[in-house]
Amino acid sequence: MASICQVDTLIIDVPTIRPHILAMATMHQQSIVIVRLRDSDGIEGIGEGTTIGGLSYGEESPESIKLAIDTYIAPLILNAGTVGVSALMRRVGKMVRGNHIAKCAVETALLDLAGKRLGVPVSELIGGGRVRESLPVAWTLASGDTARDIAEAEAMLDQRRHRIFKLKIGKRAVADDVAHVGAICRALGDRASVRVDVNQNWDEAQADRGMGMLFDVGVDLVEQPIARDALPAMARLSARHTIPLMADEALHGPRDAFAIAATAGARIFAVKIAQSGGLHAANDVARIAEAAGIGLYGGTMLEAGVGTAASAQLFATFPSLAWGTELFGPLLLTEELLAEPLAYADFELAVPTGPGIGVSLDEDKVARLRRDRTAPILHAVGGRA
Ligand SMILES: O=C(O)C[C@H]1C=CC(=O)O1
Ligand SMILES: [Mn+2]
Repeated sequence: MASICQVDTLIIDVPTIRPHILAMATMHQQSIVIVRLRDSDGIEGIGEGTTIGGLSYGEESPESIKLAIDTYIAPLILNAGTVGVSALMRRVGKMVRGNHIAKCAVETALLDLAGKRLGVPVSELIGGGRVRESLPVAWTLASGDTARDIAEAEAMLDQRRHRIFKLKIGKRAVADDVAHVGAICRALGDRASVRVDVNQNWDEAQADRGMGMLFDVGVDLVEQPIARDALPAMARLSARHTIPLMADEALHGPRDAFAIAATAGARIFAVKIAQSGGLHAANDVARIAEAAGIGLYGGTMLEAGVGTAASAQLFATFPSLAWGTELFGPLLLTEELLAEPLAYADFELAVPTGPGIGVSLDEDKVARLRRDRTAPILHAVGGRA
């Protein structure tokens, strides 16, 4: 039986097409951790572990993801067989606590390799298999400027690329944020769904005020308005407001999902493969939501093409996906890292159909952009074409 004989990790830094302003950080670049596995037959599996804004979003950084894989996870999977991914990741879970993004990168690479060996997409190796070939995709408006955000949304509607918009708020006073959001809702009318993400930056009183005001201006949902561990307050807000609260940072896997569902803390879950600790864990999160009558949304850590393709493979297995996805990560970057870019058309992302996660890296780009490169640095001027 084939076994894993090589584990390699690297970090790639890629500028964003514009500053991406979140409540806790302004992103000018994204740092992508790639993991590559090779088995004894020479078959390769790739995975991605990516976070947002260094250490400002969560407890893992690009550097810690790489270190966790190199030092602690790689020795546990070297020489392991290339099938039985779920059982292998359970063993890893016993030896490595937390580090969900690192685990997700490794599990993705294992699933990619297994899918390639079996000649099937990863969507056939998880859940009940693929039930959809494309996924609705939201775009995040986060330039910090109302007129620029409206122009960006109009361009996306014209191109038929996105008609769901997520606005990043929580940095300014509640009334100022609501004025910004309300202007965008008025400009887009019923041509788009507008949602907001506060990234935990309100307290309960601000959230109470904000959620009422956002409902009045026509916002469809409010994502993680308060601290991720404030479950009783999330339950109170969910009970008090008609506008649905979506859990994001509060969801670090099935146990959190169960706790939120049991206390009615959210009406929608943003399911993220990285935050959940991998595709199988994220699938468990989705199953708990379904059993509890909680709506599903396919979230992102603003991954590049590899992590986005892996997420798409999982979300394509969800029988219901009422709130769509936000798998636009590669479109926020100035450089395409895939040999063949993901296909976005008619407001949807086509789920890759090839074996494994269905994508491969552009090796020249990787060599040129990797942080530890030895090749000369060539910077493109301006944004993405
Ligand atoms: O959901 C988050 O908090 C992170 C991310 C997803 C889209 C985006 O713009 O930021
Ligand atoms: Mn979020």
